[in-house]
Amino acid sequence: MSVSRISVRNLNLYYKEFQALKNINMEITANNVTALIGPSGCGKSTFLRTLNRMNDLIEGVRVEGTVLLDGHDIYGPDVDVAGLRKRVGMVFQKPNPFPMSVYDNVAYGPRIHGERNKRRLDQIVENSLRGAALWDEVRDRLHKSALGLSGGQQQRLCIARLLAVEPEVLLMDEPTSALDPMATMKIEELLSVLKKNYTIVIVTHNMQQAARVSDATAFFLNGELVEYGDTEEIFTRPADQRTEDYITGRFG
Ligand SMILES: Nc1ncnc2c1ncn2[C@@H]1O[C@H](COP(=O)(O)OP(=O)(O)OP(=O)(O)O)[C@@H](O)[C@H]1O
Repeated sequence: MSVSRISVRNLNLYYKEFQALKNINMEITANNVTALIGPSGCGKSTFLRTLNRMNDLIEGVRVEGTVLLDGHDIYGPDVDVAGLRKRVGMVFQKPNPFPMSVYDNVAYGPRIHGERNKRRLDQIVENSLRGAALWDEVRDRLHKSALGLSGGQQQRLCIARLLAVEPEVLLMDEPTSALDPMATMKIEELLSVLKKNYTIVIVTHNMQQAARVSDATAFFLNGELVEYGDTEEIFTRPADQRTEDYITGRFG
């Protein structure tokens, strides 16, 4: 049975006077990969950032409406935003490992949260790297700089760094756009494994990628959610002409 993890209700977002998201309503299902697609500037990244309040960091942003995570409004008055971002972690377009060792990258979050026990940290680092399908490639170079890894390895390291703080939801903003096809394939394979334990929302420009990796697809246009449903439906029988035009490459 599909369980709604995140409920977005009547969500509007403004950058000063400019309205970037217009009355978005959406239920995001647990243990699914949900893809956000649409042409450049339609609001995909903005929407993704509303799910862990990353937009709070941008000056002049105003959000209206509600985003419920397991029934609790993440924009409520007494929400611990740092705690929210631990539960709802984010991976960015360009891999951004810290300039430190592979081990220290992964141990960084748990250490910040107070973990000092060497044996437990070793275990967390190993489990997280295994979870990100990177362990076998880095087990012999844990104490070397993360900046020496390939782009694809760096991106999986960033995923491992997230997993180390035990998130529940993973937000990914075009995580493979800077990677070659092989590295992209590894991340895509990883998504299908990770979704067993996490709820994943991914922004992608790549239509084939959305079709390959996601269970549900949301098509955005000019800040509106035009169509949202099962990926197979959206790609084979879109209900809206604009969705069809976009996925068949007529614009965007
Ligand atoms: N910090 C900001 N200040 C003002 N306007 C912004 C800001 N960030 C985004 N916008 C505007 O909001 C709209 C949506 O941008 P957003 O980056 O969410 O789109 P997107 O669909 O993710 O685009 P892309 O695929 O190019 O990354 C665009 O018109 C953009 O110019």
